[in-house]
Amino acid sequence: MSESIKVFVKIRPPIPDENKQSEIQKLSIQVLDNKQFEQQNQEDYMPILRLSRGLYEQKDYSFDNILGQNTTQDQVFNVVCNNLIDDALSGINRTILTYGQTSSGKTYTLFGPSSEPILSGRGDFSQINKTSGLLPRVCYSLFQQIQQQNIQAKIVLSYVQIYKDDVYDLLTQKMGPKLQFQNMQTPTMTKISVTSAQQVLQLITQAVQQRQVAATQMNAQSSRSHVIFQLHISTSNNYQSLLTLVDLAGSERVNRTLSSGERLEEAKKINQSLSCLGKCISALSTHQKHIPYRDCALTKILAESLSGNCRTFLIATVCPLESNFDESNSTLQFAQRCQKVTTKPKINEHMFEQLNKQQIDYNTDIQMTLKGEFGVENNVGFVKCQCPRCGVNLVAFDQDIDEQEYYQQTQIYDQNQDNELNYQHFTQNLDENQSNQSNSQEIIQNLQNEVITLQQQNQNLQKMLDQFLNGINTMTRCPDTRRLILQNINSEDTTQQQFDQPNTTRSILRESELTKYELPPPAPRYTQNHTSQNQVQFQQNENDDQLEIFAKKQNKNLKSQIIEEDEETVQLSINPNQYTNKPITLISSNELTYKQFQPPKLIQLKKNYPQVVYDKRTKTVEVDEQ
Ligand SMILES: Nc1ncnc2c1ncn2[C@@H]1O[C@H](COP(=O)(O)OP(=O)(O)OP(=O)(O)O)[C@@H](O)[C@H]1O
Repeated sequence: MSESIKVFVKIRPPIPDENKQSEIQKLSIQVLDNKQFEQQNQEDYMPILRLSRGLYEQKDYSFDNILGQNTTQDQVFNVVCNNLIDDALSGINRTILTYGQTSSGKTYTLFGPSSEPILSGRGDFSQINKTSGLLPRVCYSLFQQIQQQNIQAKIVLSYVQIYKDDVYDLLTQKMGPKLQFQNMQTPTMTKISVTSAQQVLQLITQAVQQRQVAATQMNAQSSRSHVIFQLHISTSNNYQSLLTLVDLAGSERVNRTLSSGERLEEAKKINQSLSCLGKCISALSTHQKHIPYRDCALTKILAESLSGNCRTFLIATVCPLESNFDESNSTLQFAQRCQKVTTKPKINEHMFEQLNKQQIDYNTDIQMTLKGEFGVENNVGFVKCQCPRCGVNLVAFDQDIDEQEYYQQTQIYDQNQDNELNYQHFTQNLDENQSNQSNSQEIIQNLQNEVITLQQQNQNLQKMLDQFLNGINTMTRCPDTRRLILQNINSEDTTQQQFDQPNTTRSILRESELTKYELPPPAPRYTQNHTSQNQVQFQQNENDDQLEIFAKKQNKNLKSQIIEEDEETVQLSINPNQYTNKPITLISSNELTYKQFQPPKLIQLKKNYPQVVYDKRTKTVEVDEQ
C-alpha cells in the first residue's frame, strides 16, 4: 500500500554565536497550536509553523510534527523513531533523511554534538548520553529489541559518503578509491556483519577521520559530504529489511559562507546534488513519468527510499533567526513537496541463513584475508574470493581489461537498470491508474443507482401527474375550464420553458396528456336520453346515489316549473323566450324546492335544450349551449 513520506521539522535553538546576534535579530519561527508530544502522533493532527520576516512577511506551513527549540534528543528519537525498530524487525525498509541549510542541526540530530564520542572518537560510546543523536539510539534500541524478542538476526553494516558526487567507503581504513555502482542504485561498498550496538558505533567512530568535514563561515564542523549509514537486517522469523539513515550535507549560499577554493568546489557539488534531489522530489510530487534519479550519485542511491519499497521519514532542520528566512523558507518548501511523495513499503521475506562463521574480532584493525580462485575469462585475468567477514563474493579483473569495452558494458548495464526502474515506476503508475479506474467504476455504479432512484421517483411523479390530470377531468367536464387550468400550469412553467421547449409544444403535450388520461365521461350520472324533441330522460347509472337536481341559469333562478312529478319522472318546463341559446345549469338551490327523486325521471326541457352535464364535485348539472 502506498503512503506519503512523513515530514518533521526540527528547529535548532540559537547557538552561542547567534545568541549575541539575537539581541539585534528577531527569531523568525513560531510554532502555532503545537500539542504535547503524547498527542502529536494522532493521525489527523498537523501542527502549524509560522515563518515570518518583519511585520508583513509571513508564511504558514503544516507538517506531521514540529520539534521546537527545546525538544530534547530523547524526545526527537521517540517521535521520529516511533515503531522504527518494530518495522525493521518485521521486514519493512525504513529511511530517515535529514535535510536543511548548513548549520541547521542535521548532524546534531543524527549523531549528536561534535563532542559526541562517535564524532570526536573520544570518550565512551558504549552508552547513550543526553545529547546522543538518533543513530546511536537506533543501534542500541535495535540490538536491545532483538535480545528482548529472543530472535536471531543477521545484521550487516555499510557506511559510505558521497563527496563531490563520488561514493567512498567509510568502512575502510583510509579513504580508498571511489566506488563503482554495481547496479543503478547500489555501489560496491564494504559490508560488515555486526553483532552489537557497540560494534557498530566503534566502526562508525573509526570512520570519523575519513568523513569530509571542514570549517566554514557558518559552521565550524560543516559536513562536506552526504553520509549514508545502512543496516541490512535479516531475522530468524524470515524477515529482511534495510534501515537507512542519511545525513545530507547542507545547502549553502556561497556569499554567506564566503567559501573559496576547495570549499567553494565542495559547496558547488553539494548544491548541485541537492538540486538533483529537489528535481526528483518535484517530479515525484507531481507524478511525472520520468524521475531523474540518474543525474547524481545521491539520487541513484536514494531512489528506492524516495519512491520504492520503503517507509521514509524526512527531518527538515531550520535555523531560528530571521537572517535565515530565505533558507528556512526554501527548506520548508522542499519539505512540503516531500509530503506529496508516496512510497510503497511492503513486508520483505527471505530464507534466513544461520550464522555459521566464527565470531570475528573487530576490536583491532580490520585485516582481510582473501582466499580465492585465479583464472582467465575472455582473455582477462581475474581473481574471485569471498570476504571472510561478511561473506560477500568479490571479483577483481586484471587491469588490462579493455576500458572501452568495460565502459560500454557498464553503460548497457546501467541502461538496463534504468529501464528496470522506469518499468517499476510504470507498473506503479499502472497500479494507480487501475485503482483510479476502479474508483471511476464505483462512481459510475453510484450514478447508475442514482438514475434508477430518479427513474422510480419519476414514475411516482408520473403517477401523481396522472392522478392530478384525472382529478382535473373529474373536477370539471367543461373544456374551457380544463383549458384554463392547463394554461395556468403552463404559465407557472414560463421560466422553465425558456430553457425547455416552446410553449406550444408544452401545451400540445399537456392537451394530449389530458386526452390520454381522459376518463369516459363521468357525468351525468344520469345518462341523458332525448326521448322527444324537448324532453330529456335521466337514467341513474349503476351504483349511483340519489341525486338532487335544481335548475339555475347563470345567476338567476331558472323559472322552470315542474310539469309533472311522480315516482319515476320529473318534467320541467322552461320559458323558451327567456332562455333560448343560453346555458342552463341545474343546481342545488333552495329557491327551487325539488325533493330528491328516484331515477329514471323525465325532465321536460326546451326543444333545443342541448347538453346536460352533471358535475360530481359541485354537484351541479351544467347545460351547455350547442
Ligand atoms: N538541538 C541543538 N541543540 C544545541 N545545539 C545544536 C542543536 N542543533 C544543532 N546545534 C549546534 O549547531 C551547530 C550546527 O549544527 P550541525 O553541525 O549539526 O549542522 P548541520 O546542519 O549538520 O550543518 P552542515 O550542513 O554544515 O554540516 C553545531 O554547533 C551544533 O552543535
